[in-house]
Amino acid sequence: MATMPADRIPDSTLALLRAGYRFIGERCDRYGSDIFQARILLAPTICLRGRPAAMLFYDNERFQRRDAMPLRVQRTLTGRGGVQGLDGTEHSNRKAMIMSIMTPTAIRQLGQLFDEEWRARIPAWEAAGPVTLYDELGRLLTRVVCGWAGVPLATSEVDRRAVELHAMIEAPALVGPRHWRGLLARRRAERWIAGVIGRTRLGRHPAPAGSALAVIAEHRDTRGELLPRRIAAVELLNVLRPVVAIDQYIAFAALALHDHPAWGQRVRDDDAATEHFVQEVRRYYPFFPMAAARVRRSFDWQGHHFPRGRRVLLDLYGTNHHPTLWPQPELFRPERFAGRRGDPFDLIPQGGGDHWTGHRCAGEWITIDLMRRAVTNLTTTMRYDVPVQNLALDLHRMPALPPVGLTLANIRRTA
Ligand code: HEM
Repeated sequence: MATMPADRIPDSTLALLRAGYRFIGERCDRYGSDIFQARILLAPTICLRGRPAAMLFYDNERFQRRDAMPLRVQRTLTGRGGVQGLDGTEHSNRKAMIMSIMTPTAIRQLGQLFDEEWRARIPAWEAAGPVTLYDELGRLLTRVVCGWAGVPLATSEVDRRAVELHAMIEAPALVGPRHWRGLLARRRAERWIAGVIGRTRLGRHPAPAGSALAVIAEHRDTRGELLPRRIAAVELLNVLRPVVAIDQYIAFAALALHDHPAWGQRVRDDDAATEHFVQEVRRYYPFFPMAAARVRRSFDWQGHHFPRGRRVLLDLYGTNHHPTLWPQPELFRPERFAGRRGDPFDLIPQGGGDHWTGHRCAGEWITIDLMRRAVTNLTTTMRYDVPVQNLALDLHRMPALPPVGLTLANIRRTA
């Protein structure tokens, strides 16, 4: 049996929080190995990166998700009892529910709402002076996704709900008051959505057929029962929250347009170029650093032993920057996607493998569609300046957005 390289320090959790997105990749480079072990959160953990590792990680026979996600992530970002922590038939049943919402028609409707809202907001941005793209889009996407999902949202409520959804997204890697804000935000959001589910089931708030609210409120589990209201709320938030989180990718896309102005012209004229640009934004910029699972039953792989119950982390960011998959990975080069064949295990910012049978992100197509539309809106519907500001990405910080969320100034409509 091969010896697995190991971090020598008693616990690497602090090192992970300090190194952020580069934690696994730096150690893989140092050990000359895409697999190593470390103690994280006081427990032995196997860390992996690369395409073969992703193929292994998404093998449902070898890994399970039950008890894999750290509690601080469940209590803020994902909620407890949702699809992310399920296995086997329970997972298939719940995932089929969520995937049934992702029809081409529904995705197009969401995109059209997004375009309409974006265009409707431009006069307000023109009048407002400098705007922070991340905050503006947080509110815009909150309105859009609630309208699309069938969730009632008064205009006076938009700001509060957008702040709550952002707090849940930002909290997992934070400590102190900003983490507690995420805990509180999750409690409030679950109460809000559980109320909406309850009223829908009683017929007091009829949900449009096929909407996320209707599908989740009416869904029956493997025993033929409705989901408990809190679990249904967790699942509906699994749709609302990540749609709002696309604002981070859109802010990164705007940053990339600023840093690579020639691409502004190329994406204006060419749908294929827009597609390549969006894929490179998803590959290049940091979002979720890693995914977690536990070994279902012991096995050996590439001469290394994986004992039952061991937590395993797959480096999503590191795989998207792996030099054997992506020549010169630290360069932003959308043209690398020209003629590239899709592969479920190399570009994995939203997880790898299959959308239905595995844990790959249910909202990947929505994400790509809204990013494409955002890039088109940024380059065709308006002009703007990017005033001097700190635009540095901080890979030690999760999420790694530029500190002020990207300020745009002097926004004006194009003719
Ligand atoms: C903002 C961009 C997004 C990113 C970076 C992202 C990333 C991810 C990642 C890394 C996973 C976990 C993969 C794994 O556990 O192996 C995931 C799962 C998931 N995502 Fe996303 N996501 C995004 C947008 C969305 C959207 C728009 C939706 C829904 C509309 C969505 C719904 C989900 C769900 C339901 C899961 C759990 C799937 C399962 O466990 O089977 N995500 N996402």
